Amino acid sequence: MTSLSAENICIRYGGKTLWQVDRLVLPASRLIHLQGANGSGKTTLMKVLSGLLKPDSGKVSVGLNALKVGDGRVCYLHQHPYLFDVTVQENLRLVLDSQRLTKKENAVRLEEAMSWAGLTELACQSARTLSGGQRQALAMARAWLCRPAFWLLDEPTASLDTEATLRFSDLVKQILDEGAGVLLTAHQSGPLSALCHESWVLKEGRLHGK
Ligand SMILES: Nc1ncnc2c1ncn2[C@@H]1O[C@H](COP(=O)(O)OP(=O)(O)OP(=O)(O)O)[C@@H](O)[C@H]1O
Repeated sequence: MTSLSAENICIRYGGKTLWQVDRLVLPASRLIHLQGANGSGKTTLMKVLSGLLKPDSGKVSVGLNALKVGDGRVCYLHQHPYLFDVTVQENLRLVLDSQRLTKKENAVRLEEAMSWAGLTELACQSARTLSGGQRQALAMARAWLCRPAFWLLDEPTASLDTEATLRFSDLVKQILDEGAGVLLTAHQSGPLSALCHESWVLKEGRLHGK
């Protein structure tokens, strides 16, 4: 099965090395909890693994191929996802529009994604008016339309209450069951910790436990 891997990656800011990772592998169907103190470089690592940030050295691969930015195989989700100022269904439709589907397929995929994320009743609500948990669900549904093989979830539950965190955990469980690999940062992992297969810790510029 395909994995997301990196070799000899390193990030330097202002002449100082933030971290250096000789090798890491995120396998399919695994949830890895990425831990580390504030400022240890977790977000930076996720940005490198998703291709949003180019490392100062090293390479990131999906399976045997170099990571290709924009091909949708790796998805990075921020704690405060950016949503367009339109309705829930229009936010999803914007993704579907790039997929060259028939009108019918488009409608089916849209319904499917809203139902998957529990958003059906909010279809016509403006994304601007959604709660934190609903915003995360919409961001997940939008990403799910592209079926990424790897999800990098950066503090997704930081501002969610227990109920919303449980709903979010359900979505994570489903993407794991569908075969995706997930890397998660969460200072309080709560119910998500029950899904974690292992932990990596970024400390003093090194990644431990991988
Ligand atoms: N573009 C940049 N230029 C200089 N320094 C940066 C840049 N981006 C990030 N940093 C620094 O790199 C360090 C790691 O930041 P990062 O956001 O990756 O940490 P983190 O482990 O995710 O922290 P937190 O747990 O607080 O979210 C911080 O000290 C940050 O200020």
